Amino acid sequence: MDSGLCLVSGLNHKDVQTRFFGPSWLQMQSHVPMNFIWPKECLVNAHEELQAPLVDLDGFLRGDEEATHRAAELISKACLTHGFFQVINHGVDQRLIGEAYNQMDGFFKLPIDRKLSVRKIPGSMWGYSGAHADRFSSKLPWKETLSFPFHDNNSEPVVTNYFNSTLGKTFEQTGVTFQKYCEAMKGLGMKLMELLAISLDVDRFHYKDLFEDGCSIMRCNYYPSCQQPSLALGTGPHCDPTTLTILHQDQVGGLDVFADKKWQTVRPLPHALVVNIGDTFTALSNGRYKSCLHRAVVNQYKERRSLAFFVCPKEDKVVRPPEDIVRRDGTKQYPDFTWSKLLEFTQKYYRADEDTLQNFTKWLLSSKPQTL
Ligand SMILES: C=C1C[C@]23C[C@H]1CC[C@H]2[C@]1(C)CCC[C@@](C)(C(=O)O)[C@H]1[C@@H]3C(=O)O
Ligand SMILES: O=C(O)CCC(=O)C(=O)O
Ligand SMILES: [Fe+2]
Repeated sequence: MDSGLCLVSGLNHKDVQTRFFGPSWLQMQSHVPMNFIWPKECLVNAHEELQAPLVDLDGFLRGDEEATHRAAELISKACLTHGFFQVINHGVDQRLIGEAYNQMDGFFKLPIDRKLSVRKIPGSMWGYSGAHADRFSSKLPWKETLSFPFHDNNSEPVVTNYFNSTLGKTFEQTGVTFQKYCEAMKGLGMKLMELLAISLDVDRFHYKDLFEDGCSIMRCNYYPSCQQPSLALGTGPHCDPTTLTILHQDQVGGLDVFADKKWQTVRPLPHALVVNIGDTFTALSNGRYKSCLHRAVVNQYKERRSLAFFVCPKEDKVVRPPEDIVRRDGTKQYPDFTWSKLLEFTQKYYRADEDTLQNFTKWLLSSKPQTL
């Protein structure tokens, strides 16, 4: 029977996720359940395609100083306005990207109870989530996610170990693939930190040194097709609270960026990687580089997938802009904070959106004196 605009209530978190992501229950409804419907202001259509710079990294990666300067110029222009650009000739093997999608598909096609066996527990970032139905009760994102940590601070293959310890031997290859994928993302992330420093005219290795021992977040996004895509959102409007996001989207399309006062679509380019500035880098640039406001829309016909790698510093690292920039600007835009504090804010007190950084600043300054 058509459940109509049902409000799924009275079910516990596991039942809600089982209900939503059981045998395509969601798609069997002729109407999107009420708690998946977003406010009209979040649903304004994008009518244009974003003309974002395509930064060719080839020359920079080969050490060509002129090409490096050209790339830094393009990045600076993009980050001063909307915090978004795409990179090509990035050095990440296309076959590895393709294999990451294949392995991700193997997970999301599992029966719901198998996916829920690795569900995120409250307070942890790691594991499976269906629509974040265990965290939120309205504006539910039309997506399933699998998130896991990556760092290379010791010789342990942390991603391979994650998959072996949670999903077991049958997913060992998935863990090996994503171990390699995250290593490639980390390597590219460190090169991008150099370019960002050059573009801001600070010491080339300043940011890179901040992130070498960081613990980053890998997130696989799976967006089922949706019977009423004009009412739902795969991921609502937000700025990533993290530092730098390196994302690959499949060929379906659905990533929108808010630029020039309107939503604009990001055309999928199979050989490109999307790069967007997050809140933490806005603070690290003393407010110069804009944290990119973006969202993911869904469609009626085809599921969509994306691979998001969120570069983060070590949790206890103090986030503050280089002295050079503060001196040039004459004042510091944000209080010093640690990534663990901002992460805690987004996981316990505040759902990340376009205003996270300013609300975090208020929360931080209003709570007891910080012992960083
Ligand atoms: C630190 C993080 C929180 C989120 C995952 C990473 C970086 C992006 C954040 C997120 C995707 C922003 C939109 C809201 C959110 C709740 C989501 O839709 O998943 C955010 C993630 C999260 O809190 O799990
Ligand atoms: O799927 C996408 O294109 C965007 C996902 C995203 O913004 C996120 O996971 O933070
Ligand atoms: Fe995002």
